[in-house]
Amino acid sequence: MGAGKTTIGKELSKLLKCSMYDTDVLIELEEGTTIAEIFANKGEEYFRKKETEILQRTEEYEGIITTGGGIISSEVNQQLLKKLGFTIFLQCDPLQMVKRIQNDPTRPLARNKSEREMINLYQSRLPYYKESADMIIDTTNLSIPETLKKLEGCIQELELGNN
Ligand SMILES: Nc1ncnc2c1ncn2[C@@H]1O[C@H](COP(=O)(O)OP(=O)(O)OP(=O)(O)O)[C@@H](O)[C@H]1O
Ligand SMILES: O=C(O)C1=C[C@@H](O)[C@@H](O)[C@H](O)C1
Ligand SMILES: [Mg+2]
Repeated sequence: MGAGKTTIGKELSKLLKCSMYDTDVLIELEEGTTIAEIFANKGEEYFRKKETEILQRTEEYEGIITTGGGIISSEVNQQLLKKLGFTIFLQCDPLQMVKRIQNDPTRPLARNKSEREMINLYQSRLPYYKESADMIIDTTNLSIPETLKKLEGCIQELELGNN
C-alpha cells in the first residue's frame, strides 16, 4: 500500500502507449462508490470477494494492470497473478510508504494505524509479494521519475533477453 503502483503504472502506460487498468478503480466504478465506503458499509470480506472477481476478469484485458496493495492476501489471487501475466513487485522501504499513506482517508487499512501496525502488515504480506512476482524492483529512495526510469530499463533488458 503506497508503493506507487497506481502512480507508476499510469506513467508507464503513457510511456509504453498501452492501456492501464487499476483494480481499485474498477471496483469503485462497478460498485458506484469509494473503497472507503465499501469497507465501511459492506466490510473487507465483501471488498476482497469483489477484488478477486475483478482480478479474474483482467484476463480479458491487455496492458498494465495495477492492483490494490492487499491483492496477494488470498491464495486464489496469488494463483491468478501467476497465471494472468508478468507480475512486477514495486518493493519499497515500509517506513517510506507509511509516511506517504498513514491516515489517508481513502485507504481504510491505513487509518488509525500506528507506524508499527502498518509495518507489521507489510511484513506479513512480504513473502507473498515476493512469491507472486516475476520481477522485483526496489524503489526505496527513488522519486517517481527515477522509479519509472529504472522500471523502463528493466523492461528493456527483459525484452532484449527474450529476443
Ligand atoms: N517513488 C515515489 N516517491 C514519492 N512519492 C511517491 C512515489 N511513488 C508514489 N508516491 C506517492 O505516494 C502516494 C501513493 O502512491 P500510489 O497511490 O501510486 O500507491 P499504490 O501502490 O497504488 O497504493 P495502493 O496499494 O493503496 O493502491 C501518492 O501520493 C504518490 O504520489
Ligand atoms: O493494502 C490494502 O489492503 C489495500 C490497498 C488499496 O490499494 C485498496 O485496495 C484498499 O484500500 C486495501
Ligand atoms: Mg493504487
